[in-house]
Amino acid sequence: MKLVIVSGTVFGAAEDVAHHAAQVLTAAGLNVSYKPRISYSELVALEPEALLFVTSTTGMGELPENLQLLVNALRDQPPQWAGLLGAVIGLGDACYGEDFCAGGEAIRELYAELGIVELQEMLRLDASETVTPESDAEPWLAELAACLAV
Ligand SMILES: Cc1cc2nc3c(=O)[nH]c(=O)nc-3n(C[C@H](O)[C@H](O)[C@H](O)COP(=O)(O)O)c2cc1C
Repeated sequence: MKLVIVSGTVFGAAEDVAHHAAQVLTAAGLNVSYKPRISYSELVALEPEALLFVTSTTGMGELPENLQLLVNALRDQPPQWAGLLGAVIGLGDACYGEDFCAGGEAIRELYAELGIVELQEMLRLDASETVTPESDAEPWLAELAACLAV
């Protein structure tokens, strides 16, 4: 099972979580690719069997710029990804109310449009509650590893 991790970040926290996820999931025996700021063509060329997007939210509920470009490209030229397995980790701040983790929600919408099947509920990491998002993600990552190993 080839899992590709994609991250979207402004200040680097989502990238740190993505790096940690790559380590944890590789140690769990999965074939993981992670390249920060991957382009559309690089991503499609990897021929993923499963996708993990790790993204923060910026502005008022927007995706970080690097992911906006990638998501627009995936919408303009949708790859044949129907039936692919997917999961999302959203980083945000609950102080933003309705826009909490809206970037992650935007990726869930993209998954639905492309026919990607979400494996488990999106993990929401709240910067107003924790300063250790990498280790907070570990139980959720263990669940994901178990789903993908089947
Ligand atoms: C200017 C700005 C706008 C933000 N807007 C949102 C938002 O709309 N919703 C949300 O949940 N978090 C929002 N956040 C919080 C960030 O998503 C959160 O701090 C996250 O951990 C940052 O991750 P990053 O370092 O990968 O960018 C915002 C933070 C900043 C500085």
